[in-house]
Amino acid sequence: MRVLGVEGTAWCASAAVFDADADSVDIFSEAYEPASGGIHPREAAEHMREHVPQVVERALDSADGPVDAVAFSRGPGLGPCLRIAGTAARALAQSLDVPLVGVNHMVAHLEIGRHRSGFDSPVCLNASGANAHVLGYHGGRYRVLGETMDTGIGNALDKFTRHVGWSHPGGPKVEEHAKDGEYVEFPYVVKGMDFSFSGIMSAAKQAYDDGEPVENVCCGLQETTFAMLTEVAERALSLSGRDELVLGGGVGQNARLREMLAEMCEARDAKFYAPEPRFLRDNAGMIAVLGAKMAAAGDTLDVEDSGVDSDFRPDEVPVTWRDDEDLFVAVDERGDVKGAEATVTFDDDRVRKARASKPYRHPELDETLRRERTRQEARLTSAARRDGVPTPVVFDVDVHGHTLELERVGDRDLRDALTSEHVASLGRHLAALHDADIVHGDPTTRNARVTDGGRVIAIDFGLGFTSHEVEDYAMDLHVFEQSLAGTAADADVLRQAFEAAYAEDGDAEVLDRLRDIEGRGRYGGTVRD
Ligand SMILES: C[C@@H](O)[C@H](NC(=O)OP(=O)(O)OC[C@H]1O[C@@H](n2cnc3c(N)ncnc32)[C@H](O)[C@@H]1O)C(=O)O
Ligand SMILES: Nc1ncnc2c1ncn2[C@@H]1O[C@H](COP(=O)(O)OP(=O)(O)OP(=O)(O)O)[C@@H](O)[C@H]1O
Ligand SMILES: [Fe+2]
Repeated sequence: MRVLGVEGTAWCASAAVFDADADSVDIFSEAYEPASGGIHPREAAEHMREHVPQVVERALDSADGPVDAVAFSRGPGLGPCLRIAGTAARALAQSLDVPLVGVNHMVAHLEIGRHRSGFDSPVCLNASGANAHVLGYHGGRYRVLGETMDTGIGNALDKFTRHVGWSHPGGPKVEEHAKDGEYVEFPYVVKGMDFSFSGIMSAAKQAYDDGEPVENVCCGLQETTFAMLTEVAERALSLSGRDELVLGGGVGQNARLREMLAEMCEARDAKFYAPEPRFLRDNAGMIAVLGAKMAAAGDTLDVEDSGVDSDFRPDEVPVTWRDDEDLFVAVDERGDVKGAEATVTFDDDRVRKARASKPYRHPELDETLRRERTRQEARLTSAARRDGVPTPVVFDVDVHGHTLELERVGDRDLRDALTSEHVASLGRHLAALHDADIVHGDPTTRNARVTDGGRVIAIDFGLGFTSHEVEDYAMDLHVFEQSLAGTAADADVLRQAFEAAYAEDGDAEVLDRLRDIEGRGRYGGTVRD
């Protein structure tokens, strides 16, 4: 099979031919480079109008024979750009009289890595301009295991470089300057498996305005944001019990990010694959490759149903081209438990939790995170107990040795005892914590233990903090519901029980804010200010 791919979501007008029999991909691209500022949607659309027909012609000329299908990026992306590339693809499919395939651009960033690596069911980190998220295959869809709560990673870097007067795109310039810089500290924000960049970016602009050499700011920015992405990727591997990671997206061209991910994977005996740069940045090759898989599965579109979608989320896509097993595999929980962050060893009625050094992190950042999280965990585990929330007794804490000695609690993780009663208990515990101004920070189905008698005990307060903000409380609920969606078959029923229990003891405003968080459509691709 030979498939023509068409890409035009934002800056890259691209066409490619994928020859499935030869497994070869020829890509032809024209980049839009704004004269000043960031990407202007109207200029970008103009670029597509001019260049899409041209690259398509070059791609078709290069093909060794007729194409059997036309695949195009349906979204996410900038509406005006999507519409122009979509119209071109429709017209082509009709004139060539071949099927039309509508591809989700973010799923294509993932699938190209899976295709080129030969991995079965990898976790995928997409680090692109408008997005940043971790995906895993589960129950016939790609689930969003973690994501940015504000901008994409590339857009965040680009915003900083605009502030210092550098031309778009800024990512490569940050990489160049960081090589001569020294690490400076910026806020590190990971909540469960989600993360946010806006606080870091304000701090980076401020540091620059205050006279910090730009090289140092670039170095601190990379070390901080990439460590966040790597940590979340590691958590996703740990949670899913998988040992394969692929990288996608334009920021994946950054050597420091790839180095960190490779080191993280090596340390946990996982395999890591990053496609070559031409497949990382936006390109039609990835659209053609996924288009071929979809076409082979009969997943094609009628022209009248082929509208574009600028907010097209990866988890909306029915994965028709795979029929293999789920992402999540049973994790053997006997003996020592190696969590994403720490190793937990059991000794009768006690557990010892040691936060190991992460070689991928800058040593200063590594030391700060291990020390602060150990300190916070000890402090908040005890504070929560005092406020009536069941948590382990803290027997000992060694902040400089990054270890805790805790009471051994529960008979199994909540993940292995997911009933409405148990999640309702956790909902009540979170309401009580929030009432005491404590945010858990990472309330997943693995961070609560259940006794044979049905008692639920909260553990792992390492990402916790104190706060009066409704937003922070709502994020706790969001993190829990995300972990339910990732692990439970009947997530809806459990979510209702969880929310009903929270509503009884907690603040209605927090549940309202939760709805708000869910509705924020962070895959917009259109957010390019
Ligand atoms: C929806 C779609 O339009 C969008 N595309 C997109 O963001 O283009 P992509 O090619 O995946 O990524 C571009 C981003 O990648 C950054 N970038 C490129 N090279 C980089 C480098 N060496 N280091 C860091 N960032 C880099 C750029 O600064 C820019 O922000 C997306 O995939 O989210
Ligand atoms: N006090 C405890 N009593 C019984 N089991 C525990 C206790 N603390 C931790 N465990 C077990 O060890 C596992 C890992 O612990 P914990 O979540 O604290 O480590 P972690 O490395 O921070 O994990 P992650 O980052 O993956 O959430 C838990 O899921 C639980 O099964
Ligand atoms: Fe992209």
